[in-house]
Amino acid sequence: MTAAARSRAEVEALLRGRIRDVPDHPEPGIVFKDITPLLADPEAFTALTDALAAFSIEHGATKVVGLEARGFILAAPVAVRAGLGFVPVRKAGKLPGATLAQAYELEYGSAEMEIHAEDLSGSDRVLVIDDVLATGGTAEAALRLIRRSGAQVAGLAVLMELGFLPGRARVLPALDGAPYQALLTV
Ligand SMILES: O=P(O)(O)OC[C@H]1O[C@H](OP(=O)(O)OP(=O)(O)O)[C@H](O)[C@@H]1O
Ligand SMILES: Nc1ncnc2[nH]cnc12
Repeated sequence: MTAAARSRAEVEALLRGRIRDVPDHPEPGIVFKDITPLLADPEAFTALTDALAAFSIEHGATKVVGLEARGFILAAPVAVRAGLGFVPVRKAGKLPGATLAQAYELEYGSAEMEIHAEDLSGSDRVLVIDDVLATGGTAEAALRLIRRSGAQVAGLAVLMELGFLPGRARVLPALDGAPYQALLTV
């Protein structure tokens, strides 16, 4: 069956069934949501790509930003499917050109991310894509970077939101009215 023929509930069930819980990774007390079974299943990966591409088109995105590393895996095929450019947000020290940098904290640590300032222009509308919204620190920092670049935020889309953490409450103010979609809440 094609993704277009599936209901939203069918897509959710397909995706939900291919996420594996790994207790105590990367540290004790964290239940790690492993998306590799979903990526290994072409039907599920295609359904995910199609759903995110539809969201990007619906909200008038001109560029798709993926967040290193798992966000790259999701965002790059979405950009191709939607006919949009892909821009990586990378962990500090990886991008060779002139960058904007933003420090942030996540569920299990802190880090700094960067973007090539020249990859976005003031006329761009940027959809940020990642696999997981946990505390929201990573996504909030990415949204800050995009605004600092001068581009507009078209929205934020994630495969899954961890409903027991306050990520949504953290990113909604940073979105400032731009749309947010979590395909699953776990
Ligand atoms: O909402 P937060 O608490 O900020 O957490 C969510 C982030 O954590 C994970 O990335 P991680 O930094 O582990 O990197 P990876 O994709 O390279 O594994 C995940 O892919 C999100 O980007
Ligand atoms: N519990 C979790 N599982 C997978 N990725 C994450 N990123 C932050 N928290 C996570």
